[in-house]
Amino acid sequence: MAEYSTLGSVAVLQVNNPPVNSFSHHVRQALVDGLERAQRDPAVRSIVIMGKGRTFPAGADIREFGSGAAVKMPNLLMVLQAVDTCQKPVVSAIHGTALGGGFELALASHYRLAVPSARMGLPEVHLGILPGAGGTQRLPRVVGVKTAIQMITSGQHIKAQQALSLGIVDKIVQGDLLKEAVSFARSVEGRPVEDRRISQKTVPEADKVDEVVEAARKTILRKARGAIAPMTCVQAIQASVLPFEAGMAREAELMAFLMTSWQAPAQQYAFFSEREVRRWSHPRDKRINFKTAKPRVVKSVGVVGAGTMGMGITINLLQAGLKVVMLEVNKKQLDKAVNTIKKTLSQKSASQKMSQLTTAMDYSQLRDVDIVIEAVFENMRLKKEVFRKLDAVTKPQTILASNTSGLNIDEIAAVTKRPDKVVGTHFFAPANVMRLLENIYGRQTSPETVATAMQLGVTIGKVGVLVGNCPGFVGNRMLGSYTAEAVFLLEEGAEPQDVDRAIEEFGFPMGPFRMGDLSGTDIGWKGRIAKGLTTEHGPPPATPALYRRGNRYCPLPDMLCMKGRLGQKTGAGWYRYEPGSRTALPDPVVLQMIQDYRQEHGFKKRTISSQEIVERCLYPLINEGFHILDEGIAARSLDIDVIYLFGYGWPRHTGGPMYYAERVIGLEKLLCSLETYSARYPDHAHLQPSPLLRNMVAKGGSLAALGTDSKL
Ligand SMILES: CCCCCC/C=C/CC(=O)SCCNC(=O)CCNC(=O)[C@H](O)C(C)(C)COP(=O)(O)OP(=O)(O)OC[C@H]1O[C@@H](n2cnc3c(N)ncnc32)[C@H](O)[C@@H]1OP(=O)(O)O
Repeated sequence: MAEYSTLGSVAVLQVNNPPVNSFSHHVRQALVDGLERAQRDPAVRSIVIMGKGRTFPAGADIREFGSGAAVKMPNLLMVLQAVDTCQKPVVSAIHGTALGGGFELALASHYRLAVPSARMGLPEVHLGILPGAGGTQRLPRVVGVKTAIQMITSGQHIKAQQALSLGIVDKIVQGDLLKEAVSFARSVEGRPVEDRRISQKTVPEADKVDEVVEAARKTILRKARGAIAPMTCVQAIQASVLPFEAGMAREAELMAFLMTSWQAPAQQYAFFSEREVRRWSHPRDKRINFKTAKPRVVKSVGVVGAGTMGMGITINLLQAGLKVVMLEVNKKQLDKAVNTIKKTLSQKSASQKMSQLTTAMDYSQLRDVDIVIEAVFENMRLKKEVFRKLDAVTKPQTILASNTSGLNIDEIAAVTKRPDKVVGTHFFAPANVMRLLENIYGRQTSPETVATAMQLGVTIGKVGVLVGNCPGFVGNRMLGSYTAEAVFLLEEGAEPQDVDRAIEEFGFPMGPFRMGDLSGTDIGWKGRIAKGLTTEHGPPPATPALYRRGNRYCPLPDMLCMKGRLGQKTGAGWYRYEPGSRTALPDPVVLQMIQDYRQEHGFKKRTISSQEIVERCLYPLINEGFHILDEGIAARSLDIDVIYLFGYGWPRHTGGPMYYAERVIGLEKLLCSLETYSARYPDHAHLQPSPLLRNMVAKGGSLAALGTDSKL
């Protein structure tokens, strides 16, 4: 609701709808009622609108979308119309985050004040829609079309100071916001409001709008990668040169188009799933859940290994204000890491943050930390050696976490006398940038240890997802079938750039081969060598070229590595790179290697459509997701979706692999395609439909219903 009060001649409307004061129907109604009351009362000469508690309204109530409540009268447009046309000056007083409809409300007001810490923006594009309460029409009238396009298509929040510089807010106020806002409102009483109405202004440099739009189009389309909202936002902004009412009509038309698109619900699902993963639980062990398991307090963290991962993790921990002891046995590597960390931390806080960092070359210096994150090479023998040492030197309560991307947590835990305190914390590179943290419980991991790892994720600003222990966990296990099928496509006729193009057109920032070159083609190679599938010099003796342990195997990636083509770091991988450049250029050497291979093994080159490439790569990945759910490795399909959205660049506008499977492809069609492909390729094991998928198609039922504790 919105609480109505008066302070002398000023009516104050305080939106009170925790947690973020969103515009649920009862809030909209209360605002319209409050405005009418203030208009009617002759003693009221000005009006202040603000938010109670933590924030100014953060926009429409997203939970209402798709239900009748979202359009129940008065809708948000009517509220804003009442504000805009009010005869008495309306002042929006902003603290916290004025977002979406909240920011649009401020723009419809006659004056805007903000506290220095306030932030504002129009993030609707992330929900697959546009600022449909006049945001695409009012903002360009203030900041111009170019800046409006930048703000609306990025959805970024700006700080109060920047809003002041852009002319969005009239004043930044220090001290008590209510008091300041009331005093400001009094100071403008009696002044005409007509020339304060943004709706009545014209867009600056209106004659250049088409030019600006044209210049922005290419970048936006490239960044959007199949998302329809960004360019639709631009179309609405382009209409801001029209008279206000005509622009509003165009905005409404485009908003209706987006609201009914398949992408808007997918992006709203992604928004809620990102938050839902905080309500984690073990699918079988009832003691392990977010409600009852209590985390240990973590003030200091040990990081073992100062390579790329250890360094990134250290930066992340320092940025969150934790004390870190970074251990590295190689002095040169340790010094290099410290320098890089210093450079990466922002200038402003570097020295304070660096004072929280201690370096160590001796394990005994880790004795007092609350948790250790081991980040050494992905090698079981080495990890076991490290864990033995950690178990010996650290205090008994210390939690021992392994930053492994797929090794067996139980096997690591077994070398310690505290398997209940061993947990997996899989960070993604660059660890100080990537938001995902895949936390893995082992057979004996205690509720307290799981809760501590999950809480640490929150402390360091990660999106933490809890999963069970299996080779590759959730993310990399699913990726395995994707990359396997990508190389099988090369055998049949596709070239690396064909596969990458199709996957990038689907919406991934990078296809599998460009990705392989970026992370290093030798990562997978070393893994296959460790598993005995190949050796540095080719297949083990007496091994069939195209099979390993009864499964189809494509040796092309091994052949690439044997040529020393380890990716960008060696200037050549699936592609070639000019010195100093990261642009992937198709390489005749690789194409010839593939061609020779096809000839040698009797593969007949054929043209493969983009659609087949996408299906052959993504359907097995999704199929593995069904296996993972069936085995209880992921508790809910949304956990898998969040892992893919935040760790693997899965396009957000499709909701994530499992959402996409169910709501976009349809489970029946997915099953049918997998059956067709597996009949064509009977020895590609990952194309065999999972029993869970078959079962769901046969019996009906939804993925959301499989989960535990889900609110969605
Ligand atoms: C015909 C008429 C047409 C009119 C069209 C009107 C169109 C309007 C467009 C909009 O306004 S769309 C909404 C735009 N606003 C946003 O996208 C803001 C989304 N929220 C955030 O970015 C963040 O939540 C925050 C506000 C910055 C706060 O972040 P913080 O990290 O502090 O908290 P969270 O954990 O994210 O959120 C707490 C809690 O609140 C729920 N929530 C947040 N925003 C909304 C919302 N707009 N509607 C409903 N619920 C919201 C969030 O899900 C969390 O819930 P939980 O249960 O605790 O997980």
